[in-house]
Amino acid sequence: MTTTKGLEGVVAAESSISSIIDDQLTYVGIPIDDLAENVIFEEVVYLLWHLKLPNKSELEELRKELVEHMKVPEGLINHFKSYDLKAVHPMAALRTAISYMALGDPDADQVDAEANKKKAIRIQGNMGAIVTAFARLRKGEEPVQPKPEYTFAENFIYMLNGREPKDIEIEAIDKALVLHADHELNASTFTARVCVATLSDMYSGITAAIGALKGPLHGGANEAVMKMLSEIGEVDNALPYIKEKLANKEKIMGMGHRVYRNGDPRAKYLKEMSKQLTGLIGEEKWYEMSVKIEDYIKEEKGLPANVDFYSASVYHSLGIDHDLFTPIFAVSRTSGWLAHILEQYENNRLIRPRADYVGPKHAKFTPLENRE
Ligand SMILES: CC(=O)SCCNC(=O)CCNC(=O)[C@H](O)C(C)(C)COP(=O)(O)OP(=O)(O)OC[C@H]1O[C@@H](n2cnc3c(N)ncnc32)[C@H](O)[C@@H]1OP(=O)(O)O
Ligand SMILES: O=C([O-])CC(=O)C(=O)O
Repeated sequence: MTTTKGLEGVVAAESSISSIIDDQLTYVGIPIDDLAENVIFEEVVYLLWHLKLPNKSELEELRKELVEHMKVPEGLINHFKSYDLKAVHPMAALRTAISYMALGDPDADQVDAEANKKKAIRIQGNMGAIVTAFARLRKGEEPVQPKPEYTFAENFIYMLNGREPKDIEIEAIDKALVLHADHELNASTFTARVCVATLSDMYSGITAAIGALKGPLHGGANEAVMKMLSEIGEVDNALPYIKEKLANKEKIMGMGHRVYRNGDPRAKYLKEMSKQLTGLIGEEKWYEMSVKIEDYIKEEKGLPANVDFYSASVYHSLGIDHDLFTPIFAVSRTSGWLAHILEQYENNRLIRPRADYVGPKHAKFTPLENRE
């Protein structure tokens, strides 16, 4: 047996959903550049779930179905209200909420294709509604109901802020949702697949995936990037701060990637948006210090900025609370998790690797009364 720490380079599944080949990301073979420039989030959701782009009527049907499920049951709202929400991280709330939603879904434990399709739409719609409802409830505001004519991105912004979304917000959020939707066997997607490969249900798979995304080495990095930028405060402080972190052997959040060595193809879109949006709010310093950090880490460590790096200053510029950055990632990535869960069910085998045991061998048993 060979041990590969962190499963680096190990191919653990066949998949037709997305791939990273020669530093190019594709969803169902379509380059991310074509998608980032031309489609809305619902088109990507359809693509990942059906392995083809929707025509106009298929897109409209999916859009409507998702809006119908952008709702949170009263019971969950009351459950949220029973906590001191200011002390709860929204990713913890989201993890609980998805598990809670299973309790009210009569199809929760059905794994046939028809039930799974219904659940996928329900879960994807719920995710947007839960994040926005939580964000409002903790400010003492009531959740906002979706508008039937809006797209998913428009409704997300509307339900978060309780006002009409601006064009620039729609463009930024829609693009961010498209860019974060899927990424081959990343840690949270793998978690979802491991979970449902036991033939557990879809809600369990998504709940497990939310837990994996929450960590700062994965989706939690976008919030950690903004924390770092806030600590740096001014552009001139950026390099002394980073040099000290590196001297202490600390990681720089938003930098480095397990698969991309030459650059994350999604980062350039977020970088461009960061430049534009920080300029619009007159806080160019977040963009400028990010560029300094990116250039320095590239030069010193050969590490590229990943998708989380510039998304931090993008979301900050849109006025979004910093602890909602990772939940937004989760809302988008749910589409990919669901696609992978469906694919896992289609051709399932239990995922169960081995461990290289390095503990003591032939250890002597000591009865309880003789133990120190
Ligand atoms: C959506 C996403 O999940 S994108 C990733 C989001 N995560 C982050 O941004 C957190 C910061 N980045 C990291 O921790 C890593 O680069 C990861 C987790 C993304 C990838 O990690 P791995 O491929 O396992 O690389 P690993 O952590 O083993 O690092 C390899 C070497 O590069 C260094 N390194 C990797 N990333 C960084 C970083 N961000 N800052 C400083 N050094 C780093 C490590 O210290 C290590 O150096 P060493 O060999 O001298 O000990
Ligand atoms: O693929 C990974 O390891 C992390 C990542 O970029 C993602 O999940 O989008």
